[in-house]
Amino acid sequence: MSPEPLIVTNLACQRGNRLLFENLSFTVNRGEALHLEGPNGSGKSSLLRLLAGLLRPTSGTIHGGNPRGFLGHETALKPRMTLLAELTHWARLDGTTAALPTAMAAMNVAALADIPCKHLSSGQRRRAGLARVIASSAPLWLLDEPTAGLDTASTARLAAAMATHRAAGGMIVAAVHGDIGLADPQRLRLG
Ligand SMILES: Nc1ncnc2c1ncn2[C@@H]1O[C@H](COP(=O)(O)OP(=O)(O)OP(=O)(O)O)[C@@H](O)[C@H]1O
Repeated sequence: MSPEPLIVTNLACQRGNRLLFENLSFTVNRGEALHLEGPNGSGKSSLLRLLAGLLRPTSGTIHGGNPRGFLGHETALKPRMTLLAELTHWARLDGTTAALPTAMAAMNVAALADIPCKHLSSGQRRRAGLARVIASSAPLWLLDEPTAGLDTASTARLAAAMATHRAAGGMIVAAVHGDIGLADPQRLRLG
């Protein structure tokens, strides 16, 4: 993996009438992770959505780190489809299904493959969302509270997957309130 680094320059974000942040600049190089922290409402999710291209910045630029895999608060899974059908659908949209079996094993969702998504628990949905990001082979992972609802074993699996990703040159930006097992991250505090 030899992705371009993520380079953010003088980024500002206004939502409604509120300026969440301005003059935000940082770089995430190959193999690095950035831990976003700050109180509720400080703009962590908004920054991740800007990086994912789901929001437009008020000003500033975002370069590199393409393509980018995004895990938001919700995992979009059609209720009547099986998990395997949904993850296959997303992997095709993301460009390849080659890494899907490994990704499903990494987040321990292979045994859930034939279950309709409406029957998945919240933690299982979270694991499925993470499997999607892993399967996408995107060099940059954008993770919003990725351990929310995860049990201890799944949190450890995610930590291992993040370490493997970084060892291969991947990059991670994660919004988190606690520790998610990211080794030696850069830290950026909002608010
Ligand atoms: N669609 C929207 N329109 C206007 N304001 C919004 C919108 N979505 C979010 N906001 C506001 O933007 C601010 C930042 O929200 P954001 O979700 O980015 O914060 P956060 O740091 O991720 O919070 P948390 O720790 O609670 O997840 C909040 O004040 C929120 O109410």
